[in-house]
Amino acid sequence: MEALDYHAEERRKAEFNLDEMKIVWAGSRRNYELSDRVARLVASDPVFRKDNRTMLTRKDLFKDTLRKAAHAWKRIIDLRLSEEEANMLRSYVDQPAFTDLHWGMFIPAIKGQGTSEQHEKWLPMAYKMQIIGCYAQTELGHGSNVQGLETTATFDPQTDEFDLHSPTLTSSKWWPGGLGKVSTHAVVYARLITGGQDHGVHGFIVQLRGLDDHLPLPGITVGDIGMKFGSGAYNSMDNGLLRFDHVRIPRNQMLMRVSQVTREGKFVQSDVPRQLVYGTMVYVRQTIVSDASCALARAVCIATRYSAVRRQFGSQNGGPEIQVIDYKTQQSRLFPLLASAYAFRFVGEWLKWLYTDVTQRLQANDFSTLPEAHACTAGLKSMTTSVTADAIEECRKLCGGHGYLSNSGLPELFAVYIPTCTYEGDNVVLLLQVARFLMKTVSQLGSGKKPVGTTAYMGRAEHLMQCRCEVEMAQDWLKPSTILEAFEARAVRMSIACAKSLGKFSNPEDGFAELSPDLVEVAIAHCQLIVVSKFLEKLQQDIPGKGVKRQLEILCNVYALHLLHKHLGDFVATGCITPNQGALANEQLRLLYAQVRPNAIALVDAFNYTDHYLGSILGCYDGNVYQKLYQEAWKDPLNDTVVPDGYLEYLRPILKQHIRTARL
Ligand SMILES: CC/C=C\C/C=C\C/C=C\CCCC(=O)SCCNC(=O)CCNC(=O)[C@H](O)C(C)(C)COP(=O)(O)OP(=O)(O)OC[C@H]1O[C@@H](n2cnc3c(N)ncnc32)[C@H](O)[C@@H]1OP(=O)(O)O
Ligand SMILES: Cc1cc2nc3c(=O)[nH]c(=O)nc-3n(C[C@H](O)[C@H](O)[C@H](O)COP(=O)(O)OP(=O)(O)OC[C@H]3O[C@@H](n4cnc5c(N)ncnc54)[C@H](O)[C@@H]3O)c2cc1C
Repeated sequence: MEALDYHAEERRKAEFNLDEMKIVWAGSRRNYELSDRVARLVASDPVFRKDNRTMLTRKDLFKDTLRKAAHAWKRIIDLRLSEEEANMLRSYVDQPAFTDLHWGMFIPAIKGQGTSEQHEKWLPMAYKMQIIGCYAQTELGHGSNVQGLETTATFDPQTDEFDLHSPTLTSSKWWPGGLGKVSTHAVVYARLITGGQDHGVHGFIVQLRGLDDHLPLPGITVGDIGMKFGSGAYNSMDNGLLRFDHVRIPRNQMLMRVSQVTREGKFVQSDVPRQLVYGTMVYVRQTIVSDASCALARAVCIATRYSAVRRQFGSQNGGPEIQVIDYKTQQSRLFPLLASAYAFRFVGEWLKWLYTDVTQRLQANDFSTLPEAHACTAGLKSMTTSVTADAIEECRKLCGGHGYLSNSGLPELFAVYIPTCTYEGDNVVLLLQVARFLMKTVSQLGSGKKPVGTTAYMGRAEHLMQCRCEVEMAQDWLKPSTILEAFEARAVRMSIACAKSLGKFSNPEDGFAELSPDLVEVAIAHCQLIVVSKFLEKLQQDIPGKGVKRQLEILCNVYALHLLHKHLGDFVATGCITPNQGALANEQLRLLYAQVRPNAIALVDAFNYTDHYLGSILGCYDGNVYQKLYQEAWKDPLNDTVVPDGYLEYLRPILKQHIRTARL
């Protein structure tokens, strides 16, 4: 019997080759095949079931996480999965766990900041998971201000050891994932003190728990920090607290690629920039951008599929009502998010390239592109996570009442996703880093130093400051050069206006603080330009498959023009475009939505998400939403009994009070 597919008609409408689009989304045919295979492997394994997750108590959820992590590790070993496949498997298991920090931060921190001897000693044990590590940087009193950390690592030349100590309550490590209950080791960030001199924050490998009994080592106090936002969600993670009471570690456990402490206690700063101590954060911020496209695509897939099934109003002569996806308001809220998912995917690909490039340069002691890599990872991490967090909530609203049900998948996705706006750098703090970079670039414009990379457009400031947009008709907005110039002109004009305002302050730091809300907007304008330009660059590539490139062009235009419409004030106020040209952009946008409409379901099918990974009744592939919702309702524990627990104690006395009243 043929499987029921409520989206069959929608799928027939698609105007492009879906299989080729799946490959574009995955990045290559190889990636597609690997990811498809691993996703199915996870989906078909009962241990990775997650539909009951939000019902579990914290303890049961945590134990379930340990079980899944152990099973995942067994599968990785048994099937001899590569590192790439193992990462995919963990991400499809879709349950935050200590392993994210072990593989995602502990190992990269040792790789990036350790010496080759330290690599040889620690990495083999970490790769075999004979030790499990976390990244212990943030403290109760300081997260954003890394230089404000208080934990100390004081060198003792008598014993050739560091003494790790938490001198105050606020110096307690607070938040590190995997620390609370699991990690045997941590990369701990502490102030290095030698001969009474403070050399700032450095990384140290510290053992926390016994490898035989898992008990905290002497001098170490460690535990979980407590429940977090939402049910299920990030509560599978043991974010922890940690205090040191004069804990001793050998000197060779300081990560010594950036600076060294000699046997005599001499501090040696190598010619590597001190910012490399922050290198792990740059790496993770880059991965967070790719992850943003996955989370956004997931929410959009659910909302799009459901919007095609859901009907409200407009029945004619007893015929079917209108699919809510056909309402123009629904399209204007949903399709820019669909376009953003693709846009973030491509900028994530590019950022991965940039990161690989900077890493290779660093290995060859070329540090020239580090500021650019820092600005791009910080800015794009901030912009993509903020948009995605808001978009998940918008997708919930797009699904009406059913979006609020836990089994829509959206509440948990939201709860698990929103901390990305805070961790790995608060989004506002990171945008201010981008703004600093931009202001520095503007200040050097007259010096003959040519801006390169993502700020190359600033080298054309003279032209961009006075150019006039030539759009006369709505369709003129489809020209890539017109779109690009409008975004470049807006970004450069906002940057230069801010730089001029900063120049009016006698103390630049006072000016920076006073103008910080404007500087954040400048940084956002610059980041949006990067995303638009990388999408346009993607379209320059040879993209095979009937209609695939055409769909991507439509999505690119939707992405750019919806931003232009949303930030029209910036574009008009800086004189890049006239209000009439803004109205023409909006007119074009409406036409583009009509072109997305027949392809919407296929465009989300291209993400190739399994029903297991989506974890949503509203977003399931076959669209059989109502029957599944109805069946699922009966599985709720409240429906285990017809009369609820508590009836006799609490309900019946109220319901029977009229009898007592009548007797009085
Ligand atoms: C594959 C698996 C992936 C992921 C792992 C799994 C799961 C993820 C889940 C949770 C993980 C969460 C982990 C964490 O949250 S770890 C903690 C993260 N903490 C932060 O991000 C703190 C944010 N704060 C900072 O980064 C810094 O304090 C700062 C805001 C950047 C300010 O630093 P400071 O030293 O005071 O610097 P400035 O004086 O402002 O700048 C000096 C100079 O340095 C440049 N700079 C700053 N940062 C960097 C960097 N990272 N790289 C390169 N250069 C940097 C800065 O631009 C400035 O340059 P100048 O040229 O102007 O001097
Ligand atoms: C789920 C989760 C997991 C985490 N995992 C880890 C981990 O594994 N390891 C680890 O070390 N840490 C971890 N963290 C900590 C995380 O990195 C920090 O919470 C984050 O860097 C933000 O720092 P903060 O908490 O000090 O925020 P704060 O800096 O206190 O932010 C509070 C407010 O102040 C504003 N603000 C702060 N500074 C400025 C400024 N200069 N200008 C303008 N506004 C400012 C911010 O925008 C924000 O609105 C995790 C956090 C969470 C939520």
